[in-house]
Amino acid sequence: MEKLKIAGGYPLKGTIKVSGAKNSAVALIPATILAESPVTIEGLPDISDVQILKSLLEEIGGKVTFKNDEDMIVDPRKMVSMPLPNGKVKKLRASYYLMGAMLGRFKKAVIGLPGGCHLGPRPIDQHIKGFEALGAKVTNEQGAIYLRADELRGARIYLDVVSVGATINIMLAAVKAKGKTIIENAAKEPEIIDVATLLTNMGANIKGAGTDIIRIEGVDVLNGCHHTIIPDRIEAGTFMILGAAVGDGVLIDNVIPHHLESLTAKLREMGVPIETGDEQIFIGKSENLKAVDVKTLVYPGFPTDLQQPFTALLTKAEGSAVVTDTIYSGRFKHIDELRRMNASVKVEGRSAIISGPVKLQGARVKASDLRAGAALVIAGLMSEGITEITGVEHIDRGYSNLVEKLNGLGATLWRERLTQQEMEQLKSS
Ligand SMILES: CC(=O)N[C@H]1[C@@H](OP(=O)(O)OP(=O)(O)OC[C@H]2O[C@@H](n3ccc(=O)[nH]c3=O)[C@H](O)[C@@H]2O)O[C@H](CO)[C@@H](O)[C@@H]1O
Ligand SMILES: C=C(OP(=O)(O)O)C(=O)O
Repeated sequence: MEKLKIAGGYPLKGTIKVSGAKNSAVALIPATILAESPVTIEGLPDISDVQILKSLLEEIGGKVTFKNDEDMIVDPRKMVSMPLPNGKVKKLRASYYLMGAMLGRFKKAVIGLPGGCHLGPRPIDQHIKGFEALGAKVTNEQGAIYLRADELRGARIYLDVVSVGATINIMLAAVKAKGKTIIENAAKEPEIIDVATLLTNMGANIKGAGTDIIRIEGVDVLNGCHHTIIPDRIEAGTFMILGAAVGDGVLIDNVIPHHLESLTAKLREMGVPIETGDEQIFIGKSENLKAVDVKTLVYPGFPTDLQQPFTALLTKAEGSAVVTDTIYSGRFKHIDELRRMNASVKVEGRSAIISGPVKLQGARVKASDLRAGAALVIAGLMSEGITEITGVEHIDRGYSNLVEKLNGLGATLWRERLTQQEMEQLKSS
């Protein structure tokens, strides 16, 4: 196990490149199960979620190879419906996509309940409602979901909650079902369009991905294809926030600016100079930032996954800001850690109230989840002195080569092995 150390307080400058989107990657990889010949996915991020999914595909008989570190070739021909009750599936949220993909191909699957960031309750009732509507029998036995269907038949499914995972999972299960499936109140995130694009290239018939009604006409066979993943809008957004917090001119490369309009608008409201190009966003040096209120919403609203990094930035803004997370009830675990770094923040229900500006101080802190980790990295770069972050394994789930990328902008970050004593302290905390 490792910790991340940051010598903060220095301005960052230069160009930083965004990797492929985690939340696309973790759905595209299971989607390859549905094909009858090899699929190539180009531009995958080097993150642990991708590595775990690779080994899960191998566990069910897939042949998975990498070309140029970021292009994955999956040969799904010898895959079988092997039960995957827990173990690795608990290490990430998106293992739930194995349910939809394996149900779609084999008409049966046994998959452990997913893990992922602890952000409050994260039920999968809408996924199950969708599978059942398509004709599957679904039971939960000792922490694993058992799915079985004699035949999958298209259905009209209204999602009671707008859910990224349920929308994609139902698409995966429905593309080979008999007849027409209509998903109403679907989520509209760009990653849904990316998955629909891969499935369409494989031969699926999907209309309306990216709107709140998705229509799928089932097909019998899906074939291999080449697909290039979209850039990670959350990684790009993290770099935009970082540029506003400690940048002296940061150019973010390989980004789709349209995916980040809500963040761009909020940063501009704070006084951050931003220029957007076709595939790049430039964040100018920011001075005298103003506090702004933020409410997280489903896409195209302000993403919950950027809420935690954004609160770190708000510590340097003048005034009082209210940050409300309407998606998750427990996404404020980073706040206690920011307080250790001298932030002035209180949490009231689903809102955090941040008063600024304050000068953050380096401290020993713990990342409780992926974006809490991103928030603490930004706070560490803003701080005077050294910051030590444990819980680095959460950050590794979603940020590809973060240390190298930030050091390329002039930051001083490094990883160190935890001592035996530190590991014991961590286990008992
Ligand atoms: C792997 C992946 O893509 N993760 C993203 C995905 O997570 P995930 O797919 O888990 O998030 P959802 O969009 O499903 O969840 C949104 C909200 O709906 C609720 N809900 C969801 C499903 C369900 O069956 N029942 C239910 O009540 C959740 O508890 C949450 O409050 O979208 C989230 C919201 O943008 C992001 O934070 C995650 O980064
Ligand atoms: C919550 C997140 O991820 P996951 O859904 O994979 O836990 C995230 O990416 O911020």
